[in-house]
Amino acid sequence: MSANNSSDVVIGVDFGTLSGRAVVVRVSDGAELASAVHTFEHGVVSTALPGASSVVLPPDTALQIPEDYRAVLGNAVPKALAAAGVAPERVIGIGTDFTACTVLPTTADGTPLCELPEFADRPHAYPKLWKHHAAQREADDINALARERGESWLARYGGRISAEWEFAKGLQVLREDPEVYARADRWIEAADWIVWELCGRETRNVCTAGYKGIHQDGAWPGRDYLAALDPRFAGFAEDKIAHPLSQLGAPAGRLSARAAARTGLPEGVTVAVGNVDAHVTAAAAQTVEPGRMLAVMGTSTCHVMNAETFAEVPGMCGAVLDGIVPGLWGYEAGQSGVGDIFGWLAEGLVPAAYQREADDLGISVHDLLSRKAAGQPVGGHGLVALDWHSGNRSVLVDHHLSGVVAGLTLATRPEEVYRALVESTAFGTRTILDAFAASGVPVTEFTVAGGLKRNAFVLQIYADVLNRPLHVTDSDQAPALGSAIHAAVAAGAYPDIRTASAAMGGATRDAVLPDPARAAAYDALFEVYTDLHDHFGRGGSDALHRLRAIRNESLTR
Ligand SMILES: Nc1ncnc2c1ncn2[C@@H]1O[C@H](COP(=O)(O)OP(=O)(O)O)[C@@H](O)[C@H]1O
Ligand SMILES: O=C(CO)[C@@H](O)[C@@H](O)COP(=O)(O)O
Repeated sequence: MSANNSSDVVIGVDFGTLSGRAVVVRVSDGAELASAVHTFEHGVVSTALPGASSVVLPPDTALQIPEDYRAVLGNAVPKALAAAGVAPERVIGIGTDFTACTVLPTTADGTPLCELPEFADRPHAYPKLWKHHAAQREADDINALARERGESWLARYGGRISAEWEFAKGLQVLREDPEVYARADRWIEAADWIVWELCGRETRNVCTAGYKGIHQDGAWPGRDYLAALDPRFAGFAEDKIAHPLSQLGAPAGRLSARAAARTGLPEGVTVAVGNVDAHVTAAAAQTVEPGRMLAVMGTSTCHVMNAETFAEVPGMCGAVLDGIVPGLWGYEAGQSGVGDIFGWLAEGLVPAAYQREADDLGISVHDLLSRKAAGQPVGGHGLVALDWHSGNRSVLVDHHLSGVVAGLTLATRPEEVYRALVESTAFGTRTILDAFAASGVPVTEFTVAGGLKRNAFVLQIYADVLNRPLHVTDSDQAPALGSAIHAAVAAGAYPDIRTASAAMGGATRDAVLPDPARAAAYDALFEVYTDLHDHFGRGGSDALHRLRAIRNESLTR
């Protein structure tokens, strides 16, 4: 079937780190008719549980509250629909995407354990957000044992799985709160849990199962391997995760009466299979064809790209067959901190005078710092930073690493540090692209989506550091548009994601071009970055690990 009724619309809902956004999209051409955002009341829970709990959360904890997710369905969806002036009857499908490896324990009927009164003050009963980085020890153990036993799946994850993924977080729950672990009938990605909320039945999508759930070649890690990690962990995959997998773009079910009442959509509307915020964006950015890398640049950056074949790229997050669209190998790599790192400086560390100046100009501190730094010659600040404030996802896969700024003097200005931080994230991306090229998976095109695409200064630095043109997605809410595209496919309006992407997605080609002189100048700085990267990240010095251990010991003493 092809796009037929010109008045049909679909809803896409993107669940981000701090908020959820719903967009109403015309099926025939992908036009975004209206959108609405709902901010999570509790945001990221990292110091204390909400309510009267006196439980103090350990460092690197990042939890969320499931009711905040439901509130997006109950607020953003009806608001977007009303703003579009669209009658609910015109909606033929709803699709969702979520931050990935945001994972929670539930009962057999999908009730989050943190909503059971007896578990309300137990941190491990809450959803662990993607950037919960407190399971590095567990990831280290998982990797060491997998290497020792020659587990074949390890190569699909570039040789290391991350502390962010489902297994490391699950093992942390077992070790630190075995009672919560035992009570968890299901251990489920929020991407699949929200679909359960919408259509009242559990489904598991191939994308999160593959990238975050170590599902490869039709199987999860075996019982033997899990038992060798910890005998109590033997049934983790079989008992708490295993479920038939659903292909992306397929229908997961139909909107339940309860979800219809919450969203204002008609009962029975098609609900698409869940998906990851980054991977779903490929449909909106028209980057589903092989070799087109998409960087979704926001709080963090996710790099996703399709290829015809599998190759082991050291330090990638993973390669999954059907992981972005059915029939192709989807690759993912990423940087755990990007906008977060810029925000660390802009929102917490600049002098009050900068805040006043930004207020007077009516711009954000980010934009003020960008403006002040934009005119500098490459290397004029004498700085090189390492972009590891939130650990390193690719290519080192180590969340015990931390940020570094080298070259500071008494003359260094805040905007110069800001520039060095932006450059460090661009160098991190270049390191990832080099790893893909060296592994025989060349990146032929580079497209940018996400909130950072609005900062022209950031984009120019990326074009110069990568020395290649950037294509930029047209939509300002590309993940939500991607979810809407998946909804259109699930509802039968298009035969597959590739066709729907061509009709409903869009990007401006060559939107930012590199400057040859600046690109050449960046080569010298990139060499310094690589020196520091390898020194602190590949065994030259274990100073950063020692500092992390000292911090953790001091805080838990
Ligand atoms: N003008 C700006 N320039 C650069 N970074 C920014 C700017 N404004 C906000 N940020 C950073 O962008 C990130 C938010 O990105 P966004 O794409 O909106 O969110 P998310 O990744 O959670 O979907 C924050 O980490 C913030 O510090
Ligand atoms: O982990 C993944 C993808 O694997 C992302 O969901 C995660 O980095 C969050 O992305 P955002 O920066 O909040 O858009």
